[in-house]
Amino acid sequence: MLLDVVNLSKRFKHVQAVKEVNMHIQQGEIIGLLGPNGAGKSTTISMISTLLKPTGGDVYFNGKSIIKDPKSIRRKLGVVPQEIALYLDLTAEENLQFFGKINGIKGKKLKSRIEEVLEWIGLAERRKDVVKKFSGGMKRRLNIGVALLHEPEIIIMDEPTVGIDPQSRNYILETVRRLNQQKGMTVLYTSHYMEEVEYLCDRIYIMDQGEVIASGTNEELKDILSSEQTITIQVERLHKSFIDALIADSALKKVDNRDKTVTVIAPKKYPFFKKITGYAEQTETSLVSVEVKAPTLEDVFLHLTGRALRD
Ligand SMILES: Nc1ncnc2c1ncn2[C@@H]1O[C@H](COP(=O)(O)OP(=O)(O)OP(=O)(O)O)[C@@H](O)[C@H]1O
Repeated sequence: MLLDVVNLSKRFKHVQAVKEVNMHIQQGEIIGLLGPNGAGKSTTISMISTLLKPTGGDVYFNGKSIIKDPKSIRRKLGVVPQEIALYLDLTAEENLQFFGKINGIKGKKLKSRIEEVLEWIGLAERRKDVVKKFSGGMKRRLNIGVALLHEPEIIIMDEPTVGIDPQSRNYILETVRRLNQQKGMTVLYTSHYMEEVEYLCDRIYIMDQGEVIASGTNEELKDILSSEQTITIQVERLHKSFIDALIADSALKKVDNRDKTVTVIAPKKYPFFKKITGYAEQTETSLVSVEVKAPTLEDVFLHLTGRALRD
């Protein structure tokens, strides 16, 4: 294993932010860390990146404890933080020069690294522009570039697509893919967007309230729901009595509602159409549509926690 996270825990004064997290990452894998805001993803990766000291457990990089030997991982690790960490008055190239130098890269080596990185992040043509002129997506790309300068073996990305436009988001996802496929880069990617994690990752760890509540490949996670079906009900106007009727039905596992859409998880053999139209009639709710869909990671999360991933 390239990286073994063993019983990793972090307690802030009153908050147990991370509880005995275990993760195992092989060289060349793209691993997703999925969870809602506050699940403990940032705290976990800050500990892996040696920026934050664990209160329990350890992380082993190539078998070596990062608590005992933080340097061994720092050199091999590229971290893309959630916050943009760039000098806005410097150009893209000057930022790369600055961060390269503080990472101990100099002269010809630095020059060639900057060339390569600018190509990877698609900013070669904008190298002379000051960063304050960049869009949010371009700043994120440059942030990724900074993390790639010292040729890390593993790159850790903390929600790199939050708050940027869809086109930049796709560019970032494709860059992560290419880095993995063409350079064999190992990636730990945190997100609360299940579609991203589903698209990118070989394996996924789902975190909630500081704990890993499930892990596996996409398919393995969805198999958790193999004996169940997810039903999405759209109504014209949502009455509380309709939700109450669904909650009172003991065959229905979880009920989640947003606006005019209600999601329930039911056993495969549940006669959902008859039942749901019955509840709608009783509560004078007009149904717009009732749909059974293939389970998503969002449904897995709902099933495991009773809450939606994006509360
Ligand atoms: N320095 C700190 N002091 C006290 N509590 C903290 C600190 N940092 C994080 N926490 C708490 O630990 C929990 C986990 O936070 P963390 O930022 O790791 O979650 P996250 O999954 O990364 O969420 P987000 O997507 O919002 O960053 C939260 O309850 C948070 O309030």
